[in-house]
Order: sequence, then C-alpha cells, then structure tokens
Amino acid sequence: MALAYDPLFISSSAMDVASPPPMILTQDELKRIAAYKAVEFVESGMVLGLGTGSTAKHAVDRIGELLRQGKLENIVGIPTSKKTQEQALSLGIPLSDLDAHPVIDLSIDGADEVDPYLNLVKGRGGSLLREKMIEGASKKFVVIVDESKMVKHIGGSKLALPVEIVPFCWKFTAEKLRNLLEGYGCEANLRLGEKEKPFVTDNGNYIVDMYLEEDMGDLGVVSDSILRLPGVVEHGMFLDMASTVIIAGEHGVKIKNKHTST
Ligand SMILES: O=C[C@H](O)[C@H](O)[C@H](O)COP(=O)(O)O
Repeated sequence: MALAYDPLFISSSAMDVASPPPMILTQDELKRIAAYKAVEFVESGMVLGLGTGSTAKHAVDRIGELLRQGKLENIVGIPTSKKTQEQALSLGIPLSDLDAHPVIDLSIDGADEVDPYLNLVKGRGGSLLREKMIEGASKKFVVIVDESKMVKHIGGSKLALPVEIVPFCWKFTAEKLRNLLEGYGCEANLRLGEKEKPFVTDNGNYIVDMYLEEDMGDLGVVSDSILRLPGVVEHGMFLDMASTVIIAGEHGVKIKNKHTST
C-alpha cells in the first residue's frame, strides 16, 4: 500500500464511482507511518540503536532502503536483539556494539505502552534488557507507536509488564515479584515459549509477565524495589528515557517531545 497518508482514510477518487469504499488504515500501516517519520531524524554518519518488534522492523527496513539508495551513508547500527541483528544484516546495514560505540546518536524503537509523561512499557517481545542498555546510551531516543499503545498510566493496558529474571529458582523470584506488587492486584506468570517451555531471552534468562489491576503511583519507587530483588535482571518500565514519541493514529501523526507537546 502507498504511504500517502490521509488522516482518516485512503480515499478513492470522487469521480470513480466503481472504486471500492474508503479503506481504514490497518494497525501495521500506522506502525509503518510512525517508523518512516522517525527515520526522518536519521542523518548520514550516525550511530543508530536499532529497535526490536513489529514497529521497529519498519524503521530498520527503511534505513536499509535509504542506504541502498545512497540517500544515507556511513551508518553504524547497534541491534537490540538477535532478531534485529539478522534483519539488519540481511539488509546490508553495517553493525557494531556498545563496547565499540558506548554513545549512540539516535535509537528508534517501538513500545507496548506510553503514558502521558512518555514513560514506557517495553519487552513484550522479550528484548527489554538489550533495548534498555542501548536506548539508555542514546543521545536521542525516538519511540514509534500506533495510537493503541497510549495509556493513562503504566500497566493501564492490562497487558504484561515484563520482568527479566535469572532462570535459577525462578519460582522464588516470581513469588517475590508477586508479593512486592500485590497491593496493585498483581498476577505474575512465567512467560512460555514453544512447546510450553519457558521463553528464553537473547541473554539466556526468563521473563515473568506482571499483570496489574491498579495504577502503581510512583513508578520510580516501584522500579527501585523491583531492581533490588535478587534474581531480577531488569524490568520493562522505561522511565524518563524517551526524547520523542511519534504516534500514528486515525487522525494523523502526533509528535510528543519530552517536557513539551507539539
Ligand atoms: O521486546 C520487545 C520490544 O520492547 C518491542 O519494542 C515492543 O514490544 C513493541 O513491539 P511492537 O512494535 O511489535 O508492538
């Protein structure tokens, strides 16, 4: 589908009575619109954090396309997962890592939730640890979402808040997490992968998915308490990390910047 974007519909010509009815953009098309908009921030010579997931995939594709067309040059990509690494390699994007490039110019990635203060939930694809390391080392972090990801408060979608834990005695750690957040109506489930076996992250760890009924209030306090639990590696709340969030929705594209909104 062409990327020409009409706020509500891709409309058929008024003269063409035989045309099919106007088509509402799919969620994937909205993701692609947000991703292409973010890639407008990319300049030749940049070191780029390459995100993971179905939205970030569009951004990586676009970067590959612009490199191939010679419209971008001298890009170095730092992939946030093995999957993105494979995709970037297949597109011929030169890759490196945080050891060689401890400061990244720009990262572009999707998110599972975005609250009004641009705090995020990430990691429903299991890549939260590498994402947090790479995006935390970025001068600018642009988040790309379709409007379904916007929530009033973190946990508000009632979908998972992922926590990466070490496999050793995972039940013990999952129980500690459940107890820690039980005041917010918390459930904590080990994420399962193929054949009902535990899902294993790129770092060889497990994920516990937390489901919350209530607003957790002070996220900084909750974050610190989770990270203090032995056995926890990292959680999927990305607090105060996003510089910009690009939201594609039925009524057009909105860009929200940290501390200001446009
Ligand atoms: O671990 C996965 C990442 O945090 C993704 O960026 C996040 O889950 C959003 O993915 P998607 O763009 O597929 O909704």
